[in-house]
Amino acid sequence: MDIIFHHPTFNPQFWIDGMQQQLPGARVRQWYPGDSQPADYALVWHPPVEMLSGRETLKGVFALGAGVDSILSKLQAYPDMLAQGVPLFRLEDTGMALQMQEYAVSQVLHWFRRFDDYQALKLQAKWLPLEDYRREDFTIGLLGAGVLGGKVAESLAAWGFPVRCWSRSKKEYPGVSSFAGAEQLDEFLNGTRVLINLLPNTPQTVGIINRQLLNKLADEAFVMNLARGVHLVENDLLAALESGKVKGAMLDVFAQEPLPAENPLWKHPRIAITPHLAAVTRPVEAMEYIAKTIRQIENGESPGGQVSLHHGY
Ligand SMILES: NC(=O)C1=CN([C@@H]2O[C@H](COP(=O)(O)OP(=O)(O)OC[C@H]3O[C@@H](n4cnc5c(N)ncnc54)[C@H](O)[C@@H]3O)[C@@H](O)[C@H]2O)C=CC1
Ligand SMILES: O=C(O)C(=O)CO
Repeated sequence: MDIIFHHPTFNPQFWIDGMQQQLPGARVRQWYPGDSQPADYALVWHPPVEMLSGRETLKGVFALGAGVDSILSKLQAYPDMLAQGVPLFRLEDTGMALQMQEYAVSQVLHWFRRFDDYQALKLQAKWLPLEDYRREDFTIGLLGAGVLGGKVAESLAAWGFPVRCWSRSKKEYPGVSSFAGAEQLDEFLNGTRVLINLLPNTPQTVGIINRQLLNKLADEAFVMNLARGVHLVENDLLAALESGKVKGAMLDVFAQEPLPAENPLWKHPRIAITPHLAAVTRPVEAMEYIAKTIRQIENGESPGGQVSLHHGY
């Protein structure tokens, strides 16, 4: 079996050795421009079009991350990039859910215990106990409740917060109420105090966190964007912070990355920023997962993790 690998920043030798260890007998190589030797599987992130196009014998392409928007947008521009019927897989969890839980839980607790307010008071040398927030006024809403959103919802429910989620179809996570589809979006937003976004980037979700949506949240809401920058209309968030509708935001992803130094989000005192690292690919877990999926394909089984080209995620 031949496996080709391309990633703009990952250490190729580490992955080649790791995949060979996972799949003894496999020949794994780093793809290079001009390499059109046969391949059964491709492991990719931001793949050059020529790496995949014309490869009709591929049995699977593996995105080395959870979101496949960059691959699908390339596929839209170059429809022949992936031969008909070649399945595209993505990483499901492989250590990312725990990272998302750490990120979301720590920030929700930070807001709930009013640490930003106390920091502002500290800067004025003011000793002033504030009124506690009550859990019943701190409903958390997950936009997107798949592999990552579902795990984040569960971990926040375990902290005793009222938690709800919104997705394409109804979910059953312990302690989490579920809303589904466009027709239930308003009901989901009504009373949501902390909005956490873990939707995929699709034509239906671009710009979803906009003025209209923010206005439907509870007053003094908090917003956490952990999915993709294109989900958020940055100027609408700034306006909602200005009006007081939104009290604080934590952003990990941006329409333009790296976020340009002149972007006003940097300077806003009530916006916290991290550089797109809420959850990163854990190579060992990812390789185990990919190898397991390859074994399932080789055994004629139907593995999970296949991207729906129709739904776009
Ligand atoms: N900031 C970071 O470091 C990272 C960000 N991500 C982002 O997180 C996203 C989510 O990842 P997973 O949970 O693994 O995806 P997933 O595919 O398991 O879950 C997606 C969820 O969104 C819902 N959804 C999709 N389209 C919808 C629509 N039109 N209306 C309502 N609900 C809709 C689905 O029903 C599902 O609940 C990824 O697509 C990626 O963009 C992923 C990993 C790291
Ligand atoms: O896996 C993804 O989709 C990411 O955004 C990685 O940071």
